[in-house]
Amino acid sequence: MEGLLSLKTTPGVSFKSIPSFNNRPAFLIRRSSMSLPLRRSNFPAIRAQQSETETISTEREGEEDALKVKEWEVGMFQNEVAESQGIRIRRRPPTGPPLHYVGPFEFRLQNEGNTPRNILEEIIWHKDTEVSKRKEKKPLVALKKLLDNAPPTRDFVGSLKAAHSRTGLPGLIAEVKKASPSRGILREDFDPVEIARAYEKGGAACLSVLTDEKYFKGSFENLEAIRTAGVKCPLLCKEFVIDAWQIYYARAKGADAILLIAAVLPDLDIKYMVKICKMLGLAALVEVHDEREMDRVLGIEGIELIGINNRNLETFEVDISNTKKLLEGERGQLIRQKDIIVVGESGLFTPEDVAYVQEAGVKAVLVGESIVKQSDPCKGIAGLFGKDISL
Ligand SMILES: O=P(O)(O)OC[C@@H](O)[C@@H](O)c1c[nH]c2ccccc12
Repeated sequence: MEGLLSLKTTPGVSFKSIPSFNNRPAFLIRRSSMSLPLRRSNFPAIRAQQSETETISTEREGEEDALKVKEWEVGMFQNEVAESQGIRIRRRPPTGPPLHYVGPFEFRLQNEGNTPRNILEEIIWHKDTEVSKRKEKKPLVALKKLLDNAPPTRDFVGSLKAAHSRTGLPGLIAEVKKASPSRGILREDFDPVEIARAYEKGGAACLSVLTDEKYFKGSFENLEAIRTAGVKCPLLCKEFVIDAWQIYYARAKGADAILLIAAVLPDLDIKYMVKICKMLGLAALVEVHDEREMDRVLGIEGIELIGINNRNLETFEVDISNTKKLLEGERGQLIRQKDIIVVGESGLFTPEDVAYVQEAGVKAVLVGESIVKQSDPCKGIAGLFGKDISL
């Protein structure tokens, strides 16, 4: 049968294919094991699945198995909630339940398998593994202790507002960016501290530091180095946040603000993470790319800063008219009412581009490629705005 997942069989286990499960082909595996009562799940989807398999029995699981099961259930639940909010990015690969759990029958759905659907999903799956490893090395309790010695946070939003009123132009968040999956290496001779200093000299209000290693060739060491070098611009930790642990970590490494991506995080996560940011004195830049994400974010209380990404992180397409589209009509009105600062992100190269997004309503811009590529990034800023904004 085409596209079916390969299965390892063990002695005493026979399997056959059944025509469909939730309208998708599935395998039904029979295990020859003793019967035990089935645990009831709190999650509707899992309950439904369980009632279909009422006769299923299971072996006694060890503690490790129970944990795996819980993780799987939570993963299923997260994906379900996310889907209901129009989030296409799945947090984890759609693996089946642990073998010992299901008892005599094991379902393996035929879906897109364990292959990420796009680059953002790939990054998120990789991040999931990365964060688990980092957390193991430094659990939250240990991390919280480090915060006592972390440098104080600086006012990220205040700095953007001040720059805007000083220059009459959008406040600049200049990005320390070595590479990206869409553009490859942007700058070979990459000295993060030197670049940060040049940006500051050129009049940047704030800096953004990419910390993702695998896809953007950034690091938390870069963030820490820039902070300890005495750069005064407040720093945005540009990360793919999927777990609140990362927010504490960013704070410990000297961040003043952190990015939260609405394409990845369900509403409740954003709400909860924004609260954690407030508690830690960090600004949260909540990034959206389309109307649905914007509407979701506008429905969440306490958001001060919204970034409109002109780049679609699933396809890499860049279109700066996206900023304008998302600020038109009632959305723009609501944003002004709520006094939210909007940041125009990505694909800005010329003074005309900056003027265009300013006209659309942004009070800040986030720029990487066009300035990091210049041999002198300080001059790159003057080129971007069409004048020296450091004065
Ligand atoms: O290099 P650009 O096109 O000027 O873009 C900068 C910034 O907007 C972009 O790096 C970015 C916006 N949102 C992100 C989320 C993750 C990683 C990177 C990004």
